[in-house]
Amino acid sequence: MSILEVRDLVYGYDSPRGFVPIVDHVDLDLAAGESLGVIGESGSGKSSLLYAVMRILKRNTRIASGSVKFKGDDLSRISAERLGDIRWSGMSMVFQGAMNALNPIIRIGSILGEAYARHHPRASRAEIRDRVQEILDLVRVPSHVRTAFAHELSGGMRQRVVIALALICHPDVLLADEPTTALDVVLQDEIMARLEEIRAKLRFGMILVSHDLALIAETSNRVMVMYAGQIVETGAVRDVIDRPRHPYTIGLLQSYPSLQDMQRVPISIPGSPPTPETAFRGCRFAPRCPMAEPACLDWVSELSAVEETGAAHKVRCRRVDEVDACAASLYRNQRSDA
Ligand SMILES: Nc1ncnc2c1ncn2[C@@H]1O[C@H](COP(=O)(O)OP(=O)(O)OP(=O)(O)O)[C@@H](O)[C@H]1O
Repeated sequence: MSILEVRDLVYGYDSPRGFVPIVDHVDLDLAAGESLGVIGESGSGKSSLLYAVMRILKRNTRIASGSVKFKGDDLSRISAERLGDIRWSGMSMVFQGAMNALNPIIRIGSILGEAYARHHPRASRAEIRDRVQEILDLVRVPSHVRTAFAHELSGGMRQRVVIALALICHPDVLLADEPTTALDVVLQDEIMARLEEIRAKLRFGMILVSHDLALIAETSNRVMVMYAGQIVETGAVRDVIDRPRHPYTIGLLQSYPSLQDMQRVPISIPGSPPTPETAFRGCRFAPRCPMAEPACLDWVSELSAVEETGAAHKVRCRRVDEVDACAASLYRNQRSDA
């Protein structure tokens, strides 16, 4: 049973040439306590998907069609007041770069306390204070930080505060947009390990957007690969990472160095991702795909189930049946230094 159910979501903006989709017909399900990773190159629409799910719309954008249901409530049909309740206490978000956006003139304890009080108007001062302390303990922030200002904290500490802020109202779902990218690798590992520990304890579901495939492999049950606003492959992490069936997923995987195979030279996928205003024809990845044939440019693309791995593993590729046999040699002539 899904706690979050997204169907055929189309999100984008109006331009002089018509509506431009940034997120294009995306379906997504998240079960209670489950972790879903979203991966793709910069500009593939990962952050926009989270914004659309939360219905935090930038001024020029709109949801053109589709639905987002949270615990059965269709977010497009509920009152603004109910939507406000669901945000943060039902479904909360760690925004990309949020650690640099903490209010510099309010003490950390007050930032957290205000967020809690907004959703618990009847909470006493003592209850608010206890909840702030509880959440700071959970993310392992020392007590003295309550009276500090954001600029007095290290990056790692600020990021913990941001995570505390997103979790203070006990959400059922956390949307985390690159929660550790601004930090060094050691801190990234430490914070993600802590987040996973808290998730195991509080059992909230999570959608984690990241460029870091290793992080997704470690933390997620399922993964969704996005390209040009569409899902191109989705399934259990093990199926997608061990036996990817979309040439784009294979390229992404091969662009990382491998600890298992030190001889393998990382590749870079030729070309660059398209912008949403591109006039797409057929498969969107075809212009960069080493397996593309002329017919791929006329193919009405759709996600279909991979026979061997079952209905949960889906791929959007006209030549899906041939990908497995070609995987090892697909990008053979591409080198990261090319
Ligand atoms: N409000 C907007 N108006 C116009 N274009 C937008 C808007 N928001 C996003 N875009 C464009 O939509 C595309 C997807 O953006 P988005 O930030 O969702 O990608 P992303 O996959 O999260 O990238 P990154 O990994 O760099 O954060 C980009 O080309 C971006 O420039």
